[in-house]
Amino acid sequence: MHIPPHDNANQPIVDIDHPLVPYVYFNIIRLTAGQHFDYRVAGYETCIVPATGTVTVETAGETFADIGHRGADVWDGDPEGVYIPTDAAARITALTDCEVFIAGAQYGETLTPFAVRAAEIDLVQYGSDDTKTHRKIKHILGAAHHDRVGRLLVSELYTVGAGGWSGFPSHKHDTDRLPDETRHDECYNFRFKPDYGSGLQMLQRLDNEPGDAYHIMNRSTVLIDKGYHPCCVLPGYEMYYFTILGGQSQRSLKQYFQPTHAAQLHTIPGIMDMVAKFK
Ligand SMILES: O=C(O)C[C@@H](O)[C@H](O)C(=O)CO
Repeated sequence: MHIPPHDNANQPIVDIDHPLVPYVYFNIIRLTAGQHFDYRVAGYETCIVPATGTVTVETAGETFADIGHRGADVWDGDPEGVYIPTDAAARITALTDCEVFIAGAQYGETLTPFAVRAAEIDLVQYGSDDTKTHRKIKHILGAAHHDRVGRLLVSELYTVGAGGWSGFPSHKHDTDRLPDETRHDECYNFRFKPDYGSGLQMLQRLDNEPGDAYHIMNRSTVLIDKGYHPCCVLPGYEMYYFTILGGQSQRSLKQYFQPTHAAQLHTIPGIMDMVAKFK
């Protein structure tokens, strides 16, 4: 499903119990310096990540000051975030004008909040220019946080250089059937550089059957409920997407690579490092 760019007025873009992707939650908050935003999501753990600007976050009796140090856009430095436990009330106070992602996953237990600072971001870079698969993932809540988080995985993905593909070789994660695959609902929010760039998101629900393709633009949201989901950017532009994964029954992600294309895994340098960082 494609949700075109729009002004969401600080209201959830993907609210709780979404009929297509019930395991994820997504909001984008825009604040000017000095403003604050209060929220509480029943039944979902969340993570606050400034796309731009700096905020202070208060939750569960703790204060996490000066989160986020990016200026103009998501290409300006590394992300930071704060984990908000299930059912906890949170207050975001803008220290500068800012745009803030709130990523969530359905989870029944209430854990302990913590901050992830830029120095703790888990970076993985893989692929190559000649296979048009050169990319970089910055894990904010990745495998390194399995002990502190219930079901939520939060990352930022960049195509490296202009043009190219991501999510390839195509894979899916829509059915709990270990050891081959887990069910993780997924939500993306895209950015392009320059911002009038755009791309395509494929969603092939059944092997060997034509699927859907969405024209994604700056600030498009895509929900991945089922199927293989590679995406690409126009030549001459860079692509970024904020990614949220919510597991149905475990946090660790097991991707199932589409048999038709799986042989190409061997052509993509370092891709198994990317796979390992979700496990
Ligand atoms: O393949 C990539 O470059 C990233 C993807 O794995 C993406 O994060 C995803 O779809 C996870 O299932």
